[in-house]
Amino acid sequence: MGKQALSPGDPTSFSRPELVAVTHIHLSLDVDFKEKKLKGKADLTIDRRSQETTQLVLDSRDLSISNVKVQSTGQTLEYSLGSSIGTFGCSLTIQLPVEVPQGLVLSVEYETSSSASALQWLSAEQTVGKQHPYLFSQCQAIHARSMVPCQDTPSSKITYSAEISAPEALVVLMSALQDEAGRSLNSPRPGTKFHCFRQPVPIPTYLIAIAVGHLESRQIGPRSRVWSEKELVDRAAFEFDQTETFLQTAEQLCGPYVWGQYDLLVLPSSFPFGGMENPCITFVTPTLLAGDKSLANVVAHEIAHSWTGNLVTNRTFEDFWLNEGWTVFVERKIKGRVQGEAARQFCAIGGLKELHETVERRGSTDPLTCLVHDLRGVDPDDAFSSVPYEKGHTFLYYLEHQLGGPEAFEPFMKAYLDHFKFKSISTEDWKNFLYDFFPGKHSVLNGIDWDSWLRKPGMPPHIPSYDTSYSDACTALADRWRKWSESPPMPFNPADWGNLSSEQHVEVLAQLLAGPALTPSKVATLGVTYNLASSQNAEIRFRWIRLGLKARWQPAIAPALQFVTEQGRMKYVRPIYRDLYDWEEARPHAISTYKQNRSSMMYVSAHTVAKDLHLEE
Ligand SMILES: CC/C=C\C/C=C\C[C@@H](O)/C=C/C=C/C=C\[C@@H](O)CCCC(=O)O
Ligand SMILES: [Zn+2]
Repeated sequence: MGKQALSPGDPTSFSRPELVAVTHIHLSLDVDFKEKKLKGKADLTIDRRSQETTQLVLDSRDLSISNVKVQSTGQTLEYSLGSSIGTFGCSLTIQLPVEVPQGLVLSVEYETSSSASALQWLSAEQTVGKQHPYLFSQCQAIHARSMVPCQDTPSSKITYSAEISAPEALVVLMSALQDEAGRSLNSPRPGTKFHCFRQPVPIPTYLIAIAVGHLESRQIGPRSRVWSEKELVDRAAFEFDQTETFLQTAEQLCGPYVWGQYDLLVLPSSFPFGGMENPCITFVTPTLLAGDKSLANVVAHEIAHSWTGNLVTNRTFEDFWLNEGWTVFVERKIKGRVQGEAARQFCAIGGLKELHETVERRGSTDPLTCLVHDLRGVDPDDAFSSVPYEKGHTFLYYLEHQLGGPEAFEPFMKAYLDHFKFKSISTEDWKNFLYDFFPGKHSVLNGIDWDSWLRKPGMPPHIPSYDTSYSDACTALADRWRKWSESPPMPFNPADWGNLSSEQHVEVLAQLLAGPALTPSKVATLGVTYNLASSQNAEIRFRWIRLGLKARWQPAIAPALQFVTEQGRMKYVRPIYRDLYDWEEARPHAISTYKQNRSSMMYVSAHTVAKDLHLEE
């Protein structure tokens, strides 16, 4: 597509909210598991901001539009679908009626495609319980347009409500508050029932979410339940029992929690991300169920998004670091409050390693290793990496230090969130507010190398020296393994491992992975000594498998193929598939396994792994 922006306001959206904006969407949809489609209508409340404009432009991807009407009069409106542009879908242009009163509602009757990129439809056999089908969505970054005709750009925010009919045995959850008062008078199809929702806080469309399945819940706090299939729900309630503590800590740091409910939904294992910050109900992967709460930092991350990303939102995904860098920063602030500053800095050390690996893999001149992106002609899914997260976090940590430490920076953070709440902003907006907030520190701010931090590729221009008190023991053990000549007697024992926490185990393996390849025999000894092959901790299993692949240790291939088959979290499957592909002997196994698994992978996982395996360009 070349470096072509789809619209002046957002390179990844056809819509023009600056001319005519959708301010509210009401969804009346039936969940048809037989055809794997959502069918019904979207009622769009519009606000014309430019009086000469006669068209409403929406984003659409593989939607079948039946008709468009003025809701109040039934007047049919002309509409046209533009030509489809790759993964961006196409424009849906609606001719407005002559009169466009404030609050006019247009009804778009439509159905989704059975291959909608935002949705995964699972058969009963693909679920844990094997009795009922399952549906869930993942809209970030630009997949909402395959689920709803909308202005699919974070530069514009909407409230939404919904009335969903689904098989009566199933539970429907959405990124909104349950609203029984919203029930309409129509009777649903036989064997189905209605579920009503309302989201009164304005959100970007990427935060519209739905899940439908045979689900149970457990109360885990005064404003929180955890939902999943019944087989997982008690494990999940245990794993995430710090949720209210995280919420209260985040409120102290960031201000009031405006969303009311904070639930968690544990998705099927094909869910492509660790978590997704859908308002009122964070979606999480079951790979967080480590059994020792050691991976609950992802919940802290998603809770932090209730402010950074969901309340104050990147205007386009070119400023994605405003969502993710700030969220990692707040996530680790929560860690610091709950477990101490040394624990916060230990997590930052781990994050820096992930950033370093990303920059090494992409190349230090790759424009997508810049903090602020140019996404003209770029599918956000292809641009996604740890850079906005970890380079963004590093920048904010550096700024905090430069501006006087937490005592000065935390009040700025709270004021920033309050000032821009419910809005969508750019990096420039953020930087201007930073200058305004620190009138006496402009000499410090003018001394910041803004261009290198924001627009230069590669590693950050400054790497903080973090407190290593939690990582020193990890470094010592990793160094001993790296330096061991492998001559007997073997100098290691399980106590080396038993004296460290799960998070420190991850760090030991991460340090070994960051260094030169170990010998196959050393990897084998490491695995036996610490019983790594049977670890239930996904972060440990992931790095253990990669260590074996890097060492060209044959017995690592089978567990690698099993791991990428058992779950579809891209953080794990993409690096492992790439490692298998890079090992010529393992490559055919990777490709055949992918082809077997593709149909049970979520769109974004299947799409990105296909590129990693050079099966798609
Ligand atoms: C820099 C690229 C610009 C925009 C990309 C935006 C979205 C990419 C799309 O693929 C969705 C990403 C969703 C991520 C959700 C959760 C992550 O915060 C965690 C991912 C890592 C993990 O699995 O823990
Ligand atoms: Zn995030």
